Amino acid sequence: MNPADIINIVKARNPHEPEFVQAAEEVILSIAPVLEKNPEFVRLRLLERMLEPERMISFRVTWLDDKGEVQVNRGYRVQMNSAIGPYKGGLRFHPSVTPSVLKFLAFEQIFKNALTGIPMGGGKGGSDFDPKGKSENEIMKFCQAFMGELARHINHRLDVPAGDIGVGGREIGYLFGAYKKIKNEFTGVLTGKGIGWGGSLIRTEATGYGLVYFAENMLQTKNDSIKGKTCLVSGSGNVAQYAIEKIIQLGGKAVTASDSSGFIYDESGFSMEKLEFLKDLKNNRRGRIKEYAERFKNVVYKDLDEKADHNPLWAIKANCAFPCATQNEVNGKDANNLVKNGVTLLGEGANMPTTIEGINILIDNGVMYSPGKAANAGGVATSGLEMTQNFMGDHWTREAVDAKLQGIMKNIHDTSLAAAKEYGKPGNYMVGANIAGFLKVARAMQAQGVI
Ligand SMILES: NC(=O)C1=CN([C@@H]2O[C@H](COP(=O)(O)OP(=O)(O)OC[C@H]3O[C@@H](n4cnc5c(N)ncnc54)[C@H](OP(=O)(O)O)[C@@H]3O)[C@@H](O)[C@H]2O)C=CC1
Ligand SMILES: O=C(O)CCC(=O)C(=O)O
Repeated sequence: MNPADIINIVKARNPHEPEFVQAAEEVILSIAPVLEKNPEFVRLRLLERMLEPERMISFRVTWLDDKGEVQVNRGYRVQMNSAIGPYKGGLRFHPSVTPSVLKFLAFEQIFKNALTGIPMGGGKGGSDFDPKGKSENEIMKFCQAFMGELARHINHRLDVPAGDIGVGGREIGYLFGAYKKIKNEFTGVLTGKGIGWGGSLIRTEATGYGLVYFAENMLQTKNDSIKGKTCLVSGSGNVAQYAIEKIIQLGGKAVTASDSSGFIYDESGFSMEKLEFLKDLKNNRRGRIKEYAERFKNVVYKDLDEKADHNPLWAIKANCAFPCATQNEVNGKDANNLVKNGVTLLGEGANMPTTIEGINILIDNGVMYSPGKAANAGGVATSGLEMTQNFMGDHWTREAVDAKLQGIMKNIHDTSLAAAKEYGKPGNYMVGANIAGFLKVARAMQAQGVI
């Protein structure tokens, strides 16, 4: 079967799932040469099998708000593929969560986790619950109700969730507490736990740090580095904050950040002091990014215009771009603006932030482009290190975990580059990452029979 036929089957089987179809299409087109070289993979229908979740759990989450009123949300866990290890991947709490969004994320997670070199399968979950504007008590109540059902379907050897959009250290704490109470056991069933109760040092920083380590590896292939580079960053949550921190530490200048209301442009760049303000604003006070422009001089703030055909954040002059907010935040027009304004590297901190049209424009114009499944894999990789520490009953130092993270990011970089070269697309990190991830999972599925 040729790639176009497989894409048509995916579209027909998942008619209302545009995000999932988009993620599938990118992988199917990338791995076409692997299928040509390995007819056995085609006969075993490995790709089609990877495109169907092994199990998808959908459940009702009922909870009482502060007014004593009953609230009803939807909860999900997509257990996508367990060929190389227990299902692993975050939980997203956001009103935009649908089966399509979680299936795309779980599908991406299969290949990302394979690239880390740590034995982890792919999974993802979440809810359409909106944490914005909820009280501390309501967040806790929701997490407890969500885990009330999820606990039946996970354990530390089967499926290990973590955070994603709307799920940070606070939510992991409430989810972990609820699981412990329901199951009467203390195990590493979640990652991103607090230091002192099973968490790993550097997990909080890992996705953002790993992203910038990956970019540094890309630049090194051109005898260049982040030092002195002006960088555009979107988002202001976990990934964005630590990407900005690592850019500053490596001598670059991060000039933007955003949230779902708008973005700030600080031409003089983030300092550590300004970053601390952002962290406090977003992690403790849970305020809007606009406050950054009110607090510091010479900062431009722009409201997000949902009807606009492009995002002006990506039209600012810079060298590097790191989308770290959400899916499809860089479209074709944005990609053209990035090229026009001198950007030569785009590293995806978010999952699938660039549309297929955007990716093609970047690659055709010689921009070094790294897909999320490679560039943002540092988060899940460090979750894997947290799982290892939990199994060993050990706790590694900050330096030890950071050194492992840097090693893993270099390895993903080199493996992706080598696969791209072997399959005739030198320098194409998207093709390389998809092929390297696919091959690892495909070989495991082949060895395990038709199940
Ligand atoms: N956390 C992790 O370890 C990993 C995360 N990722 C990916 O990174 C991205 C960011 O995750 P993370 O930083 O953890 O999440 P957070 O919830 O910490 O932050 C998300 C940020 O993105 C903004 N955002 C979310 N949805 C939208 C939207 N529809 N439009 C505009 N802005 C939006 C949020 O703004 P607002 O505050 O207004 O909602 C916030 O600034 C996601 O794509 C996630 O899947 C990838 C690998 C690992
Ligand atoms: O650490 C994890 O397990 C989750 C990370 C994640 O959700 C992601 O890589 O997108």
